Amino acid sequence: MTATTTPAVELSGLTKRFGEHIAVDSIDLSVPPGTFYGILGPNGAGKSTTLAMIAGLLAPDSGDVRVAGFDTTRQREDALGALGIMMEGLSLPERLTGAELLEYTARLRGLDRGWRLRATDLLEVLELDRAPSTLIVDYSTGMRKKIGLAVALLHRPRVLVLDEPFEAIDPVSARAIEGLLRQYVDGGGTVLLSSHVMDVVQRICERVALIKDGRVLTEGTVEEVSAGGTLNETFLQLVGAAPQREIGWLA
Ligand SMILES: Nc1ncnc2c1ncn2[C@@H]1O[C@H](COP(=O)(O)OP(=O)(O)OP(=O)(O)O)[C@@H](O)[C@H]1O
Repeated sequence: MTATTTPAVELSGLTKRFGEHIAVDSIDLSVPPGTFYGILGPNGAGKSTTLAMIAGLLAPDSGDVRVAGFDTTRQREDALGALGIMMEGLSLPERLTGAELLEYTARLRGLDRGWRLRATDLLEVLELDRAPSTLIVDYSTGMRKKIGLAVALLHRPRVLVLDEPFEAIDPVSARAIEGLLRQYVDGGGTVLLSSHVMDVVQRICERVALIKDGRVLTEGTVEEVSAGGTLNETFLQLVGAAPQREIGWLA
């Protein structure tokens, strides 16, 4: 991958309303190329809505999204070609095996022959080759995340957008995913992920943005944002810890 200074993802004034509710409220954000970038925020903060707009799955009400310099509305094909996505709730063809899904993806995207080697590598590194005849319908949560990641990476995108890649998976699967993403970023790729798993974000991300009510509360390197403490502490401070009340009948 060639080095570039064009932001991997650039958001300006990005806004999305659902009825009266503003889910994403004029977000400006620039994700430098070749970084591991985390979007953090409490439930309902607007993380998935923001990522869905970056991924071209949801149209913004106003504002712009650029991926690898391409405007996702005006240069949609180029932008989508530069992107690999793994989103919560996106359905997978359940009656295929992992290898069949990668072949299906390659044909759909019209990839040249090199995809076969990449598919074999991805299935092996993610340990999905151990269940070659298992259909996706029978995959565990961790396996579903892993095949989703393999699909996202197969065409060698410059930017990966991942919604909650570490949610609800065991530490072994998490490590396999983390290792693969690390190699991808070391090779010049950019990962933009959302997560609630603070220790993972603290360990792997270089920069983070903390969002709440559709706005960016703070943004910077993990060191800047955690300011000598942990990201978890910053999160609780800025988002506000839920009030605790004694419940007598639990005693
Ligand atoms: N399709 C929709 N229709 C109506 N409201 C929506 C829709 N999608 C999201 N919202 C609302 O927009 C807000 C932001 O939702 P979003 O899913 O982006 O948050 P999130 O930060 O990803 O939350 P979580 O961590 O729980 O996944 C929430 O109040 C949510 O209820």
